[in-house]
Amino acid sequence: MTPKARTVPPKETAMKLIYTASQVREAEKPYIEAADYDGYLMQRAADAVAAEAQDLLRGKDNAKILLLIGPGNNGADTIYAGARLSAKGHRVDAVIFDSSEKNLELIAREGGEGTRVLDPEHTHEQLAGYDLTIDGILGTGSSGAVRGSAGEYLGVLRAAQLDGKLGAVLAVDTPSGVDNNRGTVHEPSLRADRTVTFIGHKLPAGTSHSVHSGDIKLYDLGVPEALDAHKPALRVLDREDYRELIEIPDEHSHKYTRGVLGMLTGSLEYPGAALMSVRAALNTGVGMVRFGANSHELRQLMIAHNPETVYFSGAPALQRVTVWAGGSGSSYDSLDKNRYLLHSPEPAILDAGACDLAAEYMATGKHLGSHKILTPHAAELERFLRVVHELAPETWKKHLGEAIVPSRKDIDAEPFRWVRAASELSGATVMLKGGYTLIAAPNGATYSVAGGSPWLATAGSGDTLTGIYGALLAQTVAAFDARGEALENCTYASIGALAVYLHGEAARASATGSVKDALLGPAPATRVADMLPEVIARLIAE
Ligand SMILES: NC(=O)C1=CN([C@@H]2O[C@H](COP(=O)(O)OP(=O)(O)OC[C@H]3O[C@@H](n4cnc5c(N)ncnc54)[C@H](O)[C@@H]3O)[C@@H](O)[C@H]2O)[C@@H](O)CC1
Repeated sequence: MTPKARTVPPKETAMKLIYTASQVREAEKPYIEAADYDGYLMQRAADAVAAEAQDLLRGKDNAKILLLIGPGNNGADTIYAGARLSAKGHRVDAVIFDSSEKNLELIAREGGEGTRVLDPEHTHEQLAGYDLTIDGILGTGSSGAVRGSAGEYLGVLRAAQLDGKLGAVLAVDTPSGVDNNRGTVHEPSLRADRTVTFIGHKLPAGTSHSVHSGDIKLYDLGVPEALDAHKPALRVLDREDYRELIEIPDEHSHKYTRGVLGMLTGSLEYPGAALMSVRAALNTGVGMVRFGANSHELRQLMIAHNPETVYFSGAPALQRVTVWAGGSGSSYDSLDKNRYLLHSPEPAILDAGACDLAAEYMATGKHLGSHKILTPHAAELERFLRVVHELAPETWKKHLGEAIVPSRKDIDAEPFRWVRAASELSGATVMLKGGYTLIAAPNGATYSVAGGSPWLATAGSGDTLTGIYGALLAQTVAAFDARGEALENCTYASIGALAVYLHGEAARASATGSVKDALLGPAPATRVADMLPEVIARLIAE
């Protein structure tokens, strides 16, 4: 008997919290033990799947639906959901992959009157006929690539999907093939149009692998507190969270309370990097930029392009600075000055080449601290990890044991793992830049920010981001100092998330000149920098 359907609306939270499958399973355990599982949590899960399926079918009657049913509870959720859809008049077929026959018995008992169980061999040719496929092969119990006949069948479905011959796909809890503990995806795996996820968001949601899940709808199944005691693996801030992180000046503010950003960026080889990073910092509202020009030519260029800049030529240690940023566009000669940023009492952002300096520094057995921030992209992170493995083997062993140095592909496959590894190894805050940017605080939170625009993939983009990040951090540190408050370990990371977010917003706005009707289009770095005042003003005004 199918209980009466109750639709549980998705839970809307401000900050999106993302967990590993193990955390979710541990959090669910007491509820499963306390409740009549099939009759409570699972029925709510089935309600949610059926409601989202109906929504995807956009009111279509008599739709043809294919259920893919695996051996565990993910399959059972799908059987109960199929029964609800069959009761609504849809034609429901099921393919069952379950050697234990547990779910075969369940579908015979609970699958609903009209549900037909098909032999997988006979459905190959008919795939094009289904309006909706519900992927209930594996959920949080999955490990590795989908094995056996289910894996083969998924391969056939995926090929049909690539040929445009498959209808809509709804994944139950998580697309099959996704490893929710490591955040990796094993092929074959269907790209879902939508995923109905239960209790908490699962790890791949905050990385570029979320493309496999489509639109993710979270249902808490009536136990919203289940994960309260667990520290999320990833956090995704929302617009309001970002707004609250901005330090807004008042009538008592002066340039020093607004923060002084010391910048050691650019070189004669890459003068543009200096101009762009400084311009971005100035447009982010910092009190002052002190620029460490290492040549007369660069100084002249800087004054011509960014007259607000104050330059210095002496030792960085003698400068009054709130936060440092360096490394972007530094060449071999100018990079030497960046070494100071490893020792400075002030926080420092170490971009590009300066990341290599950090790896060398660790060879001396030293840790950097959360106020030192590395901002590599995947190729730079690979190099950083390789150098640490080579020069600081004891540190590597202590934190990562026998793990081998990842390739760039490994980092793309498991960005969460490797950004956390870099942070734990170095003790620094690490921002791994990419389509999704992850920012890890040592022993703490990791933030994820989805890319604002793929058009940001241009030379100069990273230099601009360094300027924004440095400027925001200088403002934050100065404001905390003025209030006599100490920055938390993870604030360096959350300000990094804000920087990435504003960078993305400015890129979106750069195509049309207005954030109001932002469209995606080219986002050259200087133009992105010039959109920042408007983007920030609009965020504050909301
Ligand atoms: N725990 C809860 O509170 C709730 C859980 N629910 C569902 O329960 C699911 C978890 O159920 P299970 O623990 O039974 O796990 P799954 O249904 O994800 O799968 C477990 C089964 O798959 C097999 N398996 C694992 N990896 C495989 C692979 N690579 N290839 C082939 N077979 C593989 C395992 O041997 C095991 O038999 C969740 O994803 C969710 O859909 C829902 O009922 C809602 C409530």
